[in-house]
Amino acid sequence: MPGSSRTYAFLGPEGTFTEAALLQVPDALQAVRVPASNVNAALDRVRDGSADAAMVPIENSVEGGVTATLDAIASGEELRIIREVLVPISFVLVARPGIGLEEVRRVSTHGHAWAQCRLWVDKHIPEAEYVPGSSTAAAALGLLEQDCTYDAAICAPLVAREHPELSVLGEDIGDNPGAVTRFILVSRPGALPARTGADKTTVVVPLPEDRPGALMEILDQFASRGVNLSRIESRPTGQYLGHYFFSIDADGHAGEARVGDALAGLHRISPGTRFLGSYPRADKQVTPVAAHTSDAAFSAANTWVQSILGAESVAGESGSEASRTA
Ligand SMILES: O=C(O)C(=O)Cc1ccccc1
Repeated sequence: MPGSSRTYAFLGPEGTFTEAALLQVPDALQAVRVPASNVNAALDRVRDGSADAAMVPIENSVEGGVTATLDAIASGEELRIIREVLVPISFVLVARPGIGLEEVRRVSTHGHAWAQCRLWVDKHIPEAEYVPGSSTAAAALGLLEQDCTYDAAICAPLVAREHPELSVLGEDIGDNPGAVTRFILVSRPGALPARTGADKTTVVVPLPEDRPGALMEILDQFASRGVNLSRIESRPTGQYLGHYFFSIDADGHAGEARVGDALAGLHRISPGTRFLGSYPRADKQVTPVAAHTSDAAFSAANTWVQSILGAESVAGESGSEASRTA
């Protein structure tokens, strides 16, 4: 709509990797961008309508799933993923001026950043104590406060460049040079993004209890329809010990027959299944579809079944069950 500006929340403050992900969304460049102090606060802004969408981290190639995000989108008012963004990650260690590496005792950063710099920390500052931070940028900016209780922070190189008052004590300190984090743009439920042929579908499936083979049945809904999975992780529901849900990414779009059919199967097995969206893959890799799981094959199969039921309804016109339900 001309004249109306969209509002995007993100895990802030300015300078987080999440902000870098948001800046890859062309729309967001002209939009109002609102930093939030944690993932839940960013998603709450979408739920209460004060933001149209929120960018949050969901998965890292080294450290795995961002549990705060996986849990926050799995329950509460429904949300939808409408886009994913990949950001290559590299880290620096910054400190207040005058502090040398040998003086660093306490280091703050986001938990995922700390976990990705273990080898460097063990080698260069083995005695350092970890102080959890809400984000990498928040930890770095905290160093500029009078009453800061730590000596250094791990953050993005951009934050160090924008704050020359911080001194860089280590560059490229990540254990894995190819680390990539995946971020998701989340909105309230609405029209699904259009099919592109290179899409991903995310669902949350509570594991039915006391049912041997339940996980196998869940996986079979995808396997038997030729749907590939790119991520599956279990998380405790938090209700009681031993109660889990699975967070699953599958290749394909809910509008494709094989994916829609798999979703219907999941709902039969686990009626609490939550659809979290179908959206274009960031790497644009087209999903290969075998002929027997194509939309055309599903449509031909349905037509065949309908033709059988049609023939039965003619035969049973005198009022059989088949003629009433066909
Ligand atoms: O804290 C940040 O900068 C974030 O955006 C979260 C995060 C932390 C570490 C790796 C990737 C994303």
